[in-house]
Amino acid sequence: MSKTVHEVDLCVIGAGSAGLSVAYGASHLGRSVVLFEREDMGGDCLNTGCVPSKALIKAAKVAHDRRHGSEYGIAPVEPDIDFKAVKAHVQGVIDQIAPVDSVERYEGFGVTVITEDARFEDEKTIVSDSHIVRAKRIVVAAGSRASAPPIPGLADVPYLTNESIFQVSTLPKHLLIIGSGPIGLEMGQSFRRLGSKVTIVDIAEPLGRSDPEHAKTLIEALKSEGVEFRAPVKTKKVSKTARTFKIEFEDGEAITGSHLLVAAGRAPNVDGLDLEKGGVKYDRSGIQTDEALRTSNPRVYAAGDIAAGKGGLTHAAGFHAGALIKNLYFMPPGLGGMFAKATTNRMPAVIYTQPELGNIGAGHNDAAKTLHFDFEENDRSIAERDTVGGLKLYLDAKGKVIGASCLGSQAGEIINTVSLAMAGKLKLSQISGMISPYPTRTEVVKRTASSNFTEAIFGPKARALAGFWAKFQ
Ligand SMILES: Cc1cc2nc3c(=O)[nH]c(=O)nc-3n(C[C@H](O)[C@H](O)[C@H](O)COP(=O)(O)OP(=O)(O)OC[C@H]3O[C@@H](n4cnc5c(N)ncnc54)[C@H](O)[C@@H]3O)c2cc1C
Ligand SMILES: NC(=O)c1ccc[n+]([C@@H]2O[C@H](COP(=O)([O-])OP(=O)(O)OC[C@H]3O[C@@H](n4cnc5c(N)ncnc54)[C@H](O)[C@@H]3O)[C@@H](O)[C@H]2O)c1
Repeated sequence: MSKTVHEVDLCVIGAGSAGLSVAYGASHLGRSVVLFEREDMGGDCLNTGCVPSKALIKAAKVAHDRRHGSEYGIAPVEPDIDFKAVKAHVQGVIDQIAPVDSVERYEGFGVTVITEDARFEDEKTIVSDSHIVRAKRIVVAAGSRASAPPIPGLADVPYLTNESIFQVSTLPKHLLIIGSGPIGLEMGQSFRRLGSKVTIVDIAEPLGRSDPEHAKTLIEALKSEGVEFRAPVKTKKVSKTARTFKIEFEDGEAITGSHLLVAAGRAPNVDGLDLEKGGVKYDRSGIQTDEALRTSNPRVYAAGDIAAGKGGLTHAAGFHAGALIKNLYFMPPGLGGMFAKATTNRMPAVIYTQPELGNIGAGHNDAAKTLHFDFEENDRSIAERDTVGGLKLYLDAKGKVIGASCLGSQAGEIINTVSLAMAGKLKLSQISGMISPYPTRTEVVKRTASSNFTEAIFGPKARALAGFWAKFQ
């Protein structure tokens, strides 16, 4: 069969968060675009990542809230969990968003969408079973998948990943999870709340890179709901009998469960792309790129999870796409240093457990000074009896906000406000000058920033000055 030949401006491999955004931007600038997707449009985020996980988290929260009403005068009840209906809710949410990422919508933008597996033929040609695409520019946005840690026996057992966990036919009786990163914690709490017994295993201290106080409080909160942790622990072997998964530890102990979820990090989808033929350098961490996302082949760029050391989050993929559109069409990196950087020191990340844990920018170790304000002192939090956590703003020696950590309900929304302040390079005085509607949890942003000026506003000098002027009025 002869292949259809396309001569285009841009060829994008992968219709996930990164690839879709690049294709959208380029097509709206009138460029000719071919977009390859071998599985589902929308990639990981829509189909097996952010969207189903957040939908499941919501269902689990509804179940949890039913069990906890007495402090508000509402009698708690043990909810009936219809797991099939929970899964239908999750799928329904995916289905509702799917048209936004669909072949039809992108074809409406003028993008040629090819639903086939793509690979390099040479440095400027991408091929699939029935197409040949010669492109001036190529963006590889092929994403990542769950990686399997080198635990003896793991490869021989039918473990779950983010691709299969949302498809399990029945609610796991006892879900074992390897990995206490965002996936392990979000899924662990959700399945616990839906009625599973959950044990999370990690080789390292959970949330070891987060603010230690916030990390400890979150893990304690999960434990108080019955999520069990075995961490840090070295795993010796994984095995399976007819109905049971078994994890044996090096200390001689072992645990068994009905299901096993592996959430121990990601591996870039570099296999099968024939990157060597494209002159694109890569290693186990992904495709090597410079700050403009350009690879070792100057006409080829990488974006999203597959860009080594730069991906991992949907909004990072979106940030990459924004930078790429500038670099591809307005500020080519080859023309000097004006290109848009795809790296930033203010990338936020949020774990959507309850309480949520959000962070942005530098961590506690890099701060010259830390300001904090706890939800215990926030009226909305008190009114809702939801006072766990608070906000910490990390400052450099000049008092500039270089990062933040927030633990508590709506931490993601609160980090959003900090993100805006950092994007606008706002000074603490400007942040404390904002008027926050009362009573909101986000008021903590203003209150944390204002705490830097408490001494200046109410200290001895200010008191003396106020006393002096009072004499004349
Ligand atoms: C359970 C889970 C929850 C998550 N929750 C969040 C969250 O709450 N917030 C957040 O910011 N991030 C979250 N993430 C991370 C987020 O999903 C990813 O960072 C994001 O989806 C990466 O987008 P991408 O475009 O780089 O890759 P992907 O979405 O993986 O898209 C790559 C696409 O390329 C296709 N592809 C690969 N190879 C080829 C080929 N050779 N030919 C054609 N097509 C190909 C794939 O089929 C895929 O559709 C979560 C991830 C998981 C797993
Ligand atoms: N809310 C969010 O933004 C969100 C939610 C889910 C996933 N994600 C993204 O998806 C990606 C994957 O998340 P993840 O949780 O799988 O990965 P991760 O890399 O964040 O965490 C993996 C965990 O597995 C542990 N681990 C590694 N090897 C192990 C072993 N042999 N035995 C036991 N534990 C081991 C690590 O110590 C680590 O704690 C990340 O990029 C993350 O940012 C984001």
